[in-house]
Amino acid sequence: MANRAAEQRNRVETALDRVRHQIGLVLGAAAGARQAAEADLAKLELERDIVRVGMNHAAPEQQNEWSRHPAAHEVFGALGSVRSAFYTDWSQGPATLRELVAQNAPGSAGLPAGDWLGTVGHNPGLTSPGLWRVGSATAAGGDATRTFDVAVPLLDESHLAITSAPKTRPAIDGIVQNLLIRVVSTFEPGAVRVHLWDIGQLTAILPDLYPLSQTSALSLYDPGRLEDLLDELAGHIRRIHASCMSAGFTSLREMRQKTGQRGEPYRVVVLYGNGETLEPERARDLKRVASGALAAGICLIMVDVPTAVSAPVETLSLLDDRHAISSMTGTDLVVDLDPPMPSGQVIRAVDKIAKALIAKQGGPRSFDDLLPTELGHESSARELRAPVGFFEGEPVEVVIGDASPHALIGGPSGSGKTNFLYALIGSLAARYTPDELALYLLDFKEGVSFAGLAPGRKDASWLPHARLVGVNVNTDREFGLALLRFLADELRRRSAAAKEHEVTNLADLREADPSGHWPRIVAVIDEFQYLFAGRDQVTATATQLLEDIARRGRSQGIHLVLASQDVAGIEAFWGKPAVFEQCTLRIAMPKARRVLAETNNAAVSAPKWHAVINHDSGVAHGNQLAHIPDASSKNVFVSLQHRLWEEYAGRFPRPRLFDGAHSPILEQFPAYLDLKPNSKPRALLGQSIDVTETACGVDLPRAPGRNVAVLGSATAEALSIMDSAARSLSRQYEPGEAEFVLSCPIEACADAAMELALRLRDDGHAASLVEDLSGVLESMTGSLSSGAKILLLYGVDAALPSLEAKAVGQLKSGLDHLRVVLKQGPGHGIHTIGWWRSIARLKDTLGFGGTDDIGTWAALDVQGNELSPFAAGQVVHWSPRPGRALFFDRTTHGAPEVIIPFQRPENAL
Ligand SMILES: Nc1ncnc2c1ncn2[C@@H]1O[C@H](COP(=O)(O)OP(=O)(O)OP(=O)(O)O)[C@@H](O)[C@H]1O
Repeated sequence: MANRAAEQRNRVETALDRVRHQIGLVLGAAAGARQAAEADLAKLELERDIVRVGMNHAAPEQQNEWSRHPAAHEVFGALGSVRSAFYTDWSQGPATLRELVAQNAPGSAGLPAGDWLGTVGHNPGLTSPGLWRVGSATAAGGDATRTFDVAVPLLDESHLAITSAPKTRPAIDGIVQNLLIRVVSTFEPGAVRVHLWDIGQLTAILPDLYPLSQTSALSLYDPGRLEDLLDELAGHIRRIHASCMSAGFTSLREMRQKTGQRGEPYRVVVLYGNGETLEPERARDLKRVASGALAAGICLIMVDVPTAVSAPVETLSLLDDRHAISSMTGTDLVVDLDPPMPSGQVIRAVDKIAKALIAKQGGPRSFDDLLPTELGHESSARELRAPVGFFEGEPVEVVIGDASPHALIGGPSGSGKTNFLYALIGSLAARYTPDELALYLLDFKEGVSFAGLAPGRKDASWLPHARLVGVNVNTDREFGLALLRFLADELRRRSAAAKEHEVTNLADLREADPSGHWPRIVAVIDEFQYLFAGRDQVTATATQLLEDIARRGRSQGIHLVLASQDVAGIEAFWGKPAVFEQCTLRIAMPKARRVLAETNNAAVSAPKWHAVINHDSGVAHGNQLAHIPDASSKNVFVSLQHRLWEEYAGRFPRPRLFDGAHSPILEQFPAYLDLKPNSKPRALLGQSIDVTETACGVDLPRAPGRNVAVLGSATAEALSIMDSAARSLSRQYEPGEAEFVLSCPIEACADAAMELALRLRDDGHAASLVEDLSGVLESMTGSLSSGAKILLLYGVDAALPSLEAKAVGQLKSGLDHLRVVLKQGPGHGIHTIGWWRSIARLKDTLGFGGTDDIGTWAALDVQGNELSPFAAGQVVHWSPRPGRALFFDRTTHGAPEVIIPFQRPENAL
């Protein structure tokens, strides 16, 4: 037992010894590895220290310390061989750098001033040099072959931050001015703009550049108003960003390269600070501007502005007035700064550039300058874009698209609103074919402003893009409603098509349905405040429709351009801000009120024949001032219209012209001319107030109630309605098929009635003007089914006394017979078209319960409330006005509609 225990113990101890041995081996190896790692670390740290300080730059104590290091020999040896290898390669370095700068800083960007100073640049601004020379540097060794040019990237590459040393402001001015002269001499005049701000001074910043400040090429900012400059820059960035993005580009540089058009100028912004941090809000703004600026072709040169920006920034820190350290060359090399270019030569050069710019801008531009060289080359799939004016020679565009779907234009009378509309319409029509752009043009004010765009007596041409031209619409607010209804219907049609093709906007719809016809629609409504001129149903409906179109039109390519003398006064508009808010494009003519944002006063100071164009809902940073060329003088727009007409008129129909000042003429009206004998006669009473040229008619089937009452004492209109009803029916019956019976107790109208009877006879019908109406009615009631008859009763009210009279022995009066004819006649093809000069007399005629016998009526100068019993009891709003009637047909109408009776030129009445 004892033996077994000793044996076991032995085995355990042996095993433990083995384990101890193994652990010892592992620990030994670990200690060795650690020692080696520590030695490597020490070596690397030494190497780092030497590289950081520089082998030859270390102080003697430092050198001593390094030499005591155990790895000193090895590290110095390794570094020495790297250095000599580097310098062997670097023997080509300065030459390579010289070549690089020569390539990237050509001409005035890099050559000595003597080679170019005083010449005007030719670079159109599509691309810019990558580097701009500031001085030179010499690599270790010091001989001239080791000298190379030092240049910095600017414009869309990088910002530049310059830090001064004591008493170096003149040297800094020299650097900045040299750079600016290089930049403005490189590009053609107008392709670059310089903005100067100095916290310390207002006027004397870089005085040699003064001649440029007379032009748009150089702007100075108030020392205390850095925010104005930053606001302006933010506006440019936003605008440029939006136009790049909408064209599918991420930067202005890319857009220029791909489209071959400069679009915007380059902008160089010089900010002179004083070394103190900016107030927090400004610093935030600056940071924001700096981060978006380069993609918008805007570059900052910041002098003593200590702000960390998240964008590429090269630095130049002055050591003294001739030397600096630059981020381009690293801390080891000192840059020898170029001396300032000679002041006199600079002034002369800048003066020359300023003069070239002024000559190029060439004073006010004309309407023709808005037009492209070739007509109709643009696609409206994504947006509409057209210049409408010029700012210092550069075109200023209006964009109508997803971001700015609708426009609001304001300006007092005479400020050039209509002229602006012509400039806009012309510029758009010249760029887009009528397949791409359809215009609906409405002018509520009296006058003929858009009339010339439709064919007229003097000029047969028309604007092929115009689908509808409405003029003198001032009293016909219903026509405005009709246009809005039409647009809302079109909106629905487009939405349905978009749904069917599973797309969400016009561009995609056009792609998915290439054979469909989906032009962008622009509806221009001048003096649109008339739509809201009363507290009535028209205003309520107009507001609702406008809201709907404004909200949903954006994605369906339906755009509103609303113009008004005084936007401020439109109560309904302000009560319903939805429409207003959707009008992100604001155009303020000089002195316009409330079109721009509350605090934006740009319109107040806008000069004559200018407009403030703002795509940012009127916020100040979106302001773009533009001179609008004269588009409304004689022959200016017309010559473009002729060109367009010749180009397109054969393929596109003439626009519908609605002229509220002229009633339509029956003999020229298509709906009348198209009438032929048929089994469903329809009496035409007038023209509907609608976008399409439609007639308002009354079907006269053999059914109860199919009589027509003309109500009111307005004789000309009443005669017109009687006349057009009879003559239109006459065309629909074969000769002999129908008999017309006329009665006219009003003496003044007898000739008109006679004339109509003669015309009807000429058409081959039996037509008689009867004296004894009672007798005729009596015989009619006796033979109701003897054939189609049309009773044309002029002035039934005047006939009532004789109708009411009963001859002795007679049971029934003429009035009784008339009631029978009204009630039972229509079922047998006997229809009465009667004119009552007052509603009371109509009621007398019909007697108790007879209102149903008048299924349709046209009211003239009668009050709406009197009409309710004849309109199924509904409240009727009607303000009588000359040349218009309110029409109601119980079988087809929910509510009465306004119509325009035809003109009767042959009658004096
Ligand atoms: N940019 C312009 N250059 C030259 N003349 C202009 C310009 N704009 C407008 N005019 C002229 O000024 C006059 C008034 O212009 P316009 O009819 O466009 O103003 P408006 O604001 O529409 O005024 P209103 O509302 O009274 O019609 C016209 O005779 C027009 O020819």
